[in-house]
Amino acid sequence: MSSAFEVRGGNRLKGEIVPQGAKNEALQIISAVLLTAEKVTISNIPDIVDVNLLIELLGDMGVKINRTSRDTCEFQADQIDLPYIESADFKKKSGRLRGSVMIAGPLLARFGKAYIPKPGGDKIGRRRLDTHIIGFEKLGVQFVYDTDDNYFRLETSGLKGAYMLLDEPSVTGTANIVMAAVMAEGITTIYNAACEPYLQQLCKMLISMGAKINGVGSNLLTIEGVSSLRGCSHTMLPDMIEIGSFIGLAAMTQSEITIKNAGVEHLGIIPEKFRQLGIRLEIRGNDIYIPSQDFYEIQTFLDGSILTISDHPWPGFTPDLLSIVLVVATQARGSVMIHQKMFESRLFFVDKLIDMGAQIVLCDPHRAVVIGMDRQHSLRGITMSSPDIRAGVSLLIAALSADGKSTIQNIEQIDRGYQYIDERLRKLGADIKRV
Ligand SMILES: CC(=O)N[C@H]1[C@@H](OP(=O)(O)OP(=O)(O)OC[C@H]2O[C@@H](n3ccc(=O)[nH]c3=O)[C@H](O)[C@@H]2O)O[C@H](CO)[C@@H](O)[C@@H]1O
Ligand SMILES: C=C(OP(=O)(O)O)C(=O)O
Repeated sequence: MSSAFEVRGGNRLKGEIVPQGAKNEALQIISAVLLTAEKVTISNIPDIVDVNLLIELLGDMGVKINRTSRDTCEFQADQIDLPYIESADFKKKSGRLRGSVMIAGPLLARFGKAYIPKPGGDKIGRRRLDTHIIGFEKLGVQFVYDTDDNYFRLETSGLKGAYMLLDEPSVTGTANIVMAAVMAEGITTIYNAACEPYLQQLCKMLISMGAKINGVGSNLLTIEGVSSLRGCSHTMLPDMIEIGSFIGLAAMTQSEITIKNAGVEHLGIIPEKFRQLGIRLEIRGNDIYIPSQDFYEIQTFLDGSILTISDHPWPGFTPDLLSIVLVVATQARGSVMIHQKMFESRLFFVDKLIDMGAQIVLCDPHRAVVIGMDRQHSLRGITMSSPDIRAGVSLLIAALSADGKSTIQNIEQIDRGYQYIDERLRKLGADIKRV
């Protein structure tokens, strides 16, 4: 696969775009197929690198996989090759994506052992696994950490329900603990649980498999363990991060775009944050219509002080959209402070935007002030490299709005999470090709 996008900016885009199935939901849901020996059918699976790697990994572990169509897949985990999960091949393959860490919960529930190699995913700061491991420990798991290999070896003689107050509402951590607890003996209570829509979807799926979970959607989950789970069918939600990226793209390129079937009831505070940047968007049934806008003006706080947009665990604003908000602010009227509280290396890509002519002050690793240029002049196209998935798409949005040619290298990062992005953007009128 080629590794760069060549973009000629300045086109106004127009048309409809359908969001892919959610990447970060898919990684939880596909891990959960390991919880039963029966068949599980999953629909609206995004055709992206991270998800395909996880499916391939499950296949290597012995899960029977039948991809009935591009976005639907049947899984049956009735003959798992347990020795494989100790192999060098497993370590290598699972280290290529973050989502593979969620194989551990189901493996502990069904087979009493699991191995977690240093997970892959974006290099956007320390991404500790403490919440996962301490949660498992509370359920009766012993672990050994191999410092040479960055490898957790986990084992249990039987999971037992327990009360736990998580030190932080980790998304993948909560998913992992829930998947272990559904088959633990007795009651598990998880307080300070992450509660974002993808976790709600996971719980919904587990309930349809026979799990007993109360409190779904809140930060207090109560789970009564059952001895086995059955097969089910599950459909993934639209990807809210892709939806936010398209809203930002439309505003930045002054385009009229309709995002179809956006699952608007699951978007939480996301539309509101883009409105705070002054972007007009209309919710039309389950679609989001963004009109072409000559300018957008960043709101201030009620007392007139400069707006801050920061991330927060759900139902706060997702950190995965802050890079998008930041790039869109560069052409707004007004100023905004972007405060990335959860990750410490996610704002460094602003140096590329500054090279393109954006007015940004990086105050420290967590905070950047963007002084909007109100289209007094366009960004200029440059050659740049995508450091992580969301910064990559932010740079792509910047390039699509810029004067002249940009080359974005390292687009494997973007392909990890955005399905056929070049092809879909071309349909809206973008000048983008893989080189
Ligand atoms: C595969 C997947 O689903 N990845 C997502 C998942 O990653 P992941 O599950 O790895 O992220 P976590 O929720 O564990 O934590 C994210 C970061 O935020 C910090 N933290 C978390 C909670 C908190 O209250 N305070 C705090 O500072 C953590 O220390 C960590 O550095 O959730 C993140 C947070 O939404 C998203 O960015 C990732 O895209
Ligand atoms: C950070 C992200 O992904 P991952 O957790 O897979 O690195 C993301 O989806 O923005």
